[in-house]
Amino acid sequence: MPSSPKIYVAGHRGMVGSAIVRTLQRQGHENIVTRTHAELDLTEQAAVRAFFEQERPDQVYLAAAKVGGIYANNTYPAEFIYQNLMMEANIIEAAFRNGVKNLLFLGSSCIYPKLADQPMREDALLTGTLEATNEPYALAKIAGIKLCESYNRQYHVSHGIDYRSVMPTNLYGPGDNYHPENSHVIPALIRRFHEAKVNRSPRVYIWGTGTPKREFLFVDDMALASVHVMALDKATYDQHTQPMLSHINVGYGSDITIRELAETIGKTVGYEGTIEFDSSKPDGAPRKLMDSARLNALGWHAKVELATGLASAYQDFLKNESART
Ligand SMILES: NC(=O)C1=CN([C@@H]2O[C@H](COP(=O)(O)OP(=O)(O)OC[C@H]3O[C@@H](n4cnc5c(N)ncnc54)[C@H](OP(=O)(O)O)[C@@H]3O)[C@@H](O)[C@H]2O)C=CC1
Ligand SMILES: C[C@H]1O[C@H](OP(=O)(O)OP(=O)(O)OC[C@H]2O[C@@H](n3cnc4c(=O)[nH]c(N)nc43)[C@H](O)[C@@H]2O)[C@@H](O)[C@@H](O)C1=O
Repeated sequence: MPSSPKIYVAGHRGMVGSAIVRTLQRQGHENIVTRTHAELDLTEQAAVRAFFEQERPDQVYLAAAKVGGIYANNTYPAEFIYQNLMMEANIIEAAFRNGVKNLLFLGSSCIYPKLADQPMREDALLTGTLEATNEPYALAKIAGIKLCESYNRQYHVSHGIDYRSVMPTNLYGPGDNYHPENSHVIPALIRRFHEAKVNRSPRVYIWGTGTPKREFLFVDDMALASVHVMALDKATYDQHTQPMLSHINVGYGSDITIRELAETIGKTVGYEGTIEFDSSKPDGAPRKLMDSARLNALGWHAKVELATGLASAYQDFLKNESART
């Protein structure tokens, strides 16, 4: 019986990384290696090389990144482009140097042009101007896709390299970042509505106009998609990602306006005040619905509906809030 593969999950304490670890464990994988940020700073090339030389994993899930919502991206562009470029370059290069044949890189839906046709297909990449609020982060993610593609093109035949990229839509769920400013919209609004309920505030302000639309995928569905794509044999995977397309979209399949989302989160939390919009804050991309037909054809579909996922996310917030206070 071959021993189970040694799997390195980079970013294992993050929302997606922790979901990938629990999904792998549920599927019987026990040989999972991790390092915290304090133990291994992935922007340090020598430290990353030493880690891979020591551990020599068989598979890598690259779920570590500098991540944040529209405000964080807009406020810290240098950190977003530099740290993400360094982490992905260090990990992908050290993985190759140490014989790792299978790696999964997590990109993002913001790699696509601001005004791409909706829903956005994988071949829309690099066909137009990016959304300004997260362009540095998006360029780092595009570089990550191209790193995987380039190592495959140069080293697949000689070294069996098969590095894949998944492009998640907006994600939410247990382990999310609830920072009031730097978070994404769902955790930000869960926290804001909860605090408004507790403090009996008469109104809650939502950023922007409420008119943009977003697609939201529960993080455990994203983890299942990641493990599913990693496990696909190469011929099947290549059949659905045309030769020059190495990345594959992972979406929920439908989107809603930020206004509808805010109303739904208000109900989930049990807030009874009024919702107002602060149009001094940016809207970002008007819409970014993913076309996930390729991944659907490969046998994965999202399962968790928004109302169910939001209830789970709120419970996670409450559990962590008691730990915070
Ligand atoms: N959340 C979302 O809506 C979306 C996320 N994605 C992508 O999914 C992936 C995971 O995102 P998510 O789980 O939400 O992000 P999180 O911020 O929850 O997790 C990121 C992880 O990376 C770690 N990390 C960051 N910098 C370093 C570093 N220099 N060295 C070592 N570890 C580091 C963090 O550790 P620590 O906190 O200790 O610094 C954290 O554990 C990312 O690639 C992200 O771009 C894509 C689309 C949407
Ligand atoms: C996920 C993906 O895409 C991210 O971009 P984004 O989708 O624009 O991220 P967001 O979740 O922060 O905003 C979604 C919408 O929601 C509105 N909005 C209202 N009120 C709040 C609010 O209180 N906080 C936030 N963050 N947004 C709010 C906000 O104005 C915007 O219209 C990248 O940052 C990047 O991280 C990436 O990879």
